[in-house]
Amino acid sequence: MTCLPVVDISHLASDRLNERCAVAQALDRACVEAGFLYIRGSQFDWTLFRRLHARAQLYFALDDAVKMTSYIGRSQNHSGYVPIGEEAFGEGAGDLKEAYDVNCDYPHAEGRRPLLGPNIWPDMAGFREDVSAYYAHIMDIGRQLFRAFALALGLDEDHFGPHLAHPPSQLRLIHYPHDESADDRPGIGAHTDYECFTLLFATAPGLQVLDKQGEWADVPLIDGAMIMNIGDMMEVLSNGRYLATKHRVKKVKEERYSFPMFHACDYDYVIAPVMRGETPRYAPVKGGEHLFSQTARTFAYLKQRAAAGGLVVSEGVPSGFFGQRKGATGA
Ligand SMILES: O=C(O)CCC(=O)C(=O)O
Ligand SMILES: [Fe+2]
Repeated sequence: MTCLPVVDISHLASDRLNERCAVAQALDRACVEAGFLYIRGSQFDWTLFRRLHARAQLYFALDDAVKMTSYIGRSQNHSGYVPIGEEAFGEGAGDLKEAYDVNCDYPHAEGRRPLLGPNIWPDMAGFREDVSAYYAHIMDIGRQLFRAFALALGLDEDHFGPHLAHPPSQLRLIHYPHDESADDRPGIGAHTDYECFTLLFATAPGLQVLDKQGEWADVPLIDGAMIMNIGDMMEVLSNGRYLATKHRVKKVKEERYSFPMFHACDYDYVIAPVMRGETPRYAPVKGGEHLFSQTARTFAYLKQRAAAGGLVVSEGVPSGFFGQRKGATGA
């Protein structure tokens, strides 16, 4: 069990700057101390959370063959159904989870990128509506948090605003089935998240975080709060003030659903330290390219495309680069 900070973000919606600054300060402290925290706030519309959970239960109960008609490998923007075993972190066996990934729905022909294009949606009445309503809601909260991070890092409050037009921010609906016999397979292997920050809610415990002592600690659920964590790109932006925190889901003890939303900036936005007066400790990287190079390491369909020569992926930073207090000296 670990004791993570709880930050109430209600006042991010306030029209008083001093109230928004107070939240930014609390967020800053929590991110410096832990990089993993709970947020609560009057902004959250829990009916949308319940709708998403109910929809996920209905969706994952469908036959595998039906789900595979929306296989992620058929999409142009890395959206769709992710079957068990598709994704593997490191050299271990594939994760024991299935997912439906929803990306920024970008229908335009101009400006497409590997993670930016039209979503594919399953042929299930209500799915697109429920998932899109949640996506829009959490994107809104994400925009408030980007403003808070700007304040926390000493920038103009709207610093990130111009770089949030069509970010490849991904919502995952994840289903971890319960399987007693699966002792040696993780729900999701140890990793840091690649984006700026992640907002997650889950229906059962199972998430663990690597604490400062290097021990895996359980992250219990708190009613009415979301889990938030820092990702690689915020580590770079903050010049290591905040560290991306390693986490995993071990074999689950009961069926579990979780819904992480990964908040990124626009694909081409160059992520570089923004701290004034500090020597940059990280090399600049295009956010979308970092995201895609990391994604291409864990998804079977992208690995196959790369092996067949149909996909060129930039090498990217080595696994394990982020989330370390020492050694972050730039790529
Ligand atoms: O299911 C969870 O609680 C964590 C999921 C996660 O870490 C991820 O999808 O990156
Ligand atoms: Fe994660």
